[in-house]
Amino acid sequence: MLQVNFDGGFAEELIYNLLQTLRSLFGIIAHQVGGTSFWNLLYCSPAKMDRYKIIKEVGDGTFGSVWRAINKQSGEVVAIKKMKRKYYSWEECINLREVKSLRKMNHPNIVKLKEVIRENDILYFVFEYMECNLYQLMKDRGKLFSDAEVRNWCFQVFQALAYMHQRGYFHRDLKPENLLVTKDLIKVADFGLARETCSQPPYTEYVSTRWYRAPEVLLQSSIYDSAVDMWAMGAIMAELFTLRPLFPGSSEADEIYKICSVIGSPDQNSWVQGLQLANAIKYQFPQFASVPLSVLIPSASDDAIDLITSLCSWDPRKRPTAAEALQHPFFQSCFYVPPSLRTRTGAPRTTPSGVRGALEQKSAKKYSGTLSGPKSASFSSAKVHPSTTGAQRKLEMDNLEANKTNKSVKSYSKQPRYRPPARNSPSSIDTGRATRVVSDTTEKLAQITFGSGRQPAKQQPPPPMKAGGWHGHSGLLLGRSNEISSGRSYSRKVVG
Ligand SMILES: Nc1ncnc2c1ncn2[C@@H]1O[C@H](COP(=O)(O)OP(=O)(O)OP(=O)(O)O)[C@@H](O)[C@H]1O
Repeated sequence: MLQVNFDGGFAEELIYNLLQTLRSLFGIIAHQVGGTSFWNLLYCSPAKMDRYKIIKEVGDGTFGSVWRAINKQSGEVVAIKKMKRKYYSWEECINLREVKSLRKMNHPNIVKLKEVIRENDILYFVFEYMECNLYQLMKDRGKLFSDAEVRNWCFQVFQALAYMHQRGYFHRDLKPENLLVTKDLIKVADFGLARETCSQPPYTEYVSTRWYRAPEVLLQSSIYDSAVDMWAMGAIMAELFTLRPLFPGSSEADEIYKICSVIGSPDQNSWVQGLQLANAIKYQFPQFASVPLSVLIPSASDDAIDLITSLCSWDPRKRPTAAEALQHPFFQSCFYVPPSLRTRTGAPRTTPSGVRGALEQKSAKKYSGTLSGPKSASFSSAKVHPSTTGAQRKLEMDNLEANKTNKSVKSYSKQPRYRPPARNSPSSIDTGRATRVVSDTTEKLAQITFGSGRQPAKQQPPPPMKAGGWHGHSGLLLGRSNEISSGRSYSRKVVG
């Protein structure tokens, strides 16, 4: 039996290397980061997966299915991710990006990997359990989230990102499904794609979910960095306000098209490198003027709009870093309580405020929790549904595509409250998750631009807003009311 324990904490590379040696000597792999006892590192559980009672499936992703389970000894509820492919050696497991990156991270807003078990060539990750993901919350939501709720979540996620980016990692696949929520606590999950910033570009393959994919990645830049996470956060923030994806492209080319139609086409001023990237792959941007995000996201405050606007900048260098985002006025009312204060009874929420908190965060070595000022709604009543990532959302996409062909404009009232087109369509050009090679996509983008019959809009004015729907845009239709009107018509037709 082979088992790796992760109780979180600081990386002990020395111990790790020693363990690697011991493993080869004794045929044991045991590895722990900042754990409780050195001897624990060599711990070999006699019971392995028997120690867990499996309750039910809570998610089905591309690489693994996730199950709610209970540790029979401790009674602790955990999430166990059972990987779909087989692992015939520990070498393979230990080298997985998910393991490599998670073992180096200990933050209250990053989902904790508790242990790794390999049994019968099947690999299991045991994580702390979270009630649901952000996508599920949005899907089941009857009314819009408040500014305070969005603020609370984003503040925490930006803290996780600041921590992660500072340590030289970026996530690369941020999306609502990878943000796990328990009550008002949110954690970043799924580090399957996390990459060390010091790892050497060019990055020739990229896997991420299209709707949150940064333009530089869409345009096949081989050098990108943590700014891709900031772009994704801009898109996610907008979606939290509207309950609709901001850039729901149905292909990579359509993704760029959607982005252009919202933030306006890039030019020499906004992103000269982008023009070069496009030129290199013979891609021609459709010409759009930008639409004020305040029009598309009417329920968001001015501060929120300002932050989303800067996050969704064409030029990665113009996007704020996570640490900078934490200092944005949108988070002015947020509080970061350092661990030293939090351990005392009734840890005050009064100090320090967002900016100070963010600054303190830089110096803090370890975190024991995060809080934000405005009390957000409790989600304890939120239903837990199996995630609709992967296959299920692919089905949604397939349905959407089928519907699109038959009928371009659908009545929103006839649709479920939250049914955006799915992200992952393995049958399409862009699988959204499958590993792709640069040249493939380059060719496809070029083909689509010049050969698909799509007419790039020539300095088109933004499509008019209509009461009840903005036909031609990606589908942001929400009025100022916090309630979602059921009478709106909603166009799913992708322009072009
Ligand atoms: N710790 C957890 N607690 C509760 N649910 C979880 C946990 N981890 C994952 N899940 C659920 O399982 C789903 C899939 O998990 P995950 O994203 O890790 O798998 P994946 O195969 O990498 O998926 P993807 O297709 O997004 O890459 C998540 O969206 C979430 O709903």
